[in-house]
Amino acid sequence: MVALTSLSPAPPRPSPTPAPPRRGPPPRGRAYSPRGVILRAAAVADAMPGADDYHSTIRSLNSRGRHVPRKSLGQNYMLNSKVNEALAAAAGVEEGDVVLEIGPGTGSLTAVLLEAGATVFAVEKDKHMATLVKDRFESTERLKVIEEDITKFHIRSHFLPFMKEKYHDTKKRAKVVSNLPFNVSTEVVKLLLPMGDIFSVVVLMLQDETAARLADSSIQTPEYRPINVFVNFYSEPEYKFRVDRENFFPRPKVHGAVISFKLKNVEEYPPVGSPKSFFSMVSVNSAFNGKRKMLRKSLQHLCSSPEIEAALHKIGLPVTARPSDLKLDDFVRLHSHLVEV
Ligand SMILES: C[S@@+](CC[C@H](N)C(=O)[O-])C[C@H]1O[C@@H](n2cnc3c(N)ncnc32)[C@H](O)[C@@H]1O
Repeated sequence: MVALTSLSPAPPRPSPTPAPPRRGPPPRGRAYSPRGVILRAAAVADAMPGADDYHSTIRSLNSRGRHVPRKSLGQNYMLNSKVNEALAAAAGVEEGDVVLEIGPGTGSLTAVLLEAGATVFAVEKDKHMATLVKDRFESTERLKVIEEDITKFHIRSHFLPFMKEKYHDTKKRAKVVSNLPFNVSTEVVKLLLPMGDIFSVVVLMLQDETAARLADSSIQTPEYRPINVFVNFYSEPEYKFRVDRENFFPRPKVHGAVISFKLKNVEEYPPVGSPKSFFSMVSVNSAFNGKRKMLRKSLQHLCSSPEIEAALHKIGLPVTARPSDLKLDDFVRLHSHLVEV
């Protein structure tokens, strides 16, 4: 685990003449690989007027009549351009990529994505921020901003045609990079992960605890939930690095962390006849109904206890197994014995 503690900027004070940000030592660890991307982005940032940092974020917010960040929209803006560069690097964003950015806010991450040569499709719920980011990048044709709630946005009907128009190589997939509002993180993960035909990788800033929980596929922990089975079914998750809360304005109560999900193609999904039927078995109303309950009890609405015990025995598990004893593969095999017979 790598924490970006050394990159904490000065404590945020939203005045028109803020104190200069504190500059820490250079970043360490895998957060900053591949190195080339970061060095290039940093060089560009130095050359750009108003490269995003503490000053420019506060200036941007003040520029529209002191726009007060809205808690209900998870508006915790990034003050540290190095973190934005690390987010883009985690997704390997390069020239010619099409990137979906959720919640561009003042456009600090958008700037890094555009500088890397990507075409960006940004979905922003707050009308003021959507206008701000449109105005800020009005000279580029490589940005489209949609004022919309991502949880209501139909990606297949609106983003897919945009992506196809940009890519001549029809097999190439887009990427998602976002400093996500924490309050919609689970919903967005559920929305995007089954879209392996559209996106190759999804890189998100989440709450540190959420990122750690989603990336950990180990069993027999109290944190093991149906969402872990879901994440591993559709992707290969990787916890990238922690981002201390001092890097955001306003400062949230908890630290953030960057997680990447490498999305599987449909052919790589575990062999279940119907994902819908599989996930209805692995849900809080079914296998995970009472985490300490044995499966021979919690799955009784599907089969009789002796049938469940026989299936558990066939896949090499004790007949007393509980949901937290089963990895993704075990659930897949149990499903094929109980439901797909
Ligand atoms: C954590 S801020 C990140 C802003 C910017 N990317 C940055 O790094 O500073 C989250 C952004 O998402 C926007 N947002 C909140 N809920 C949203 C939703 N449901 N759909 C799209 N954007 C949303 C907020 O208005 C805000 O601009």
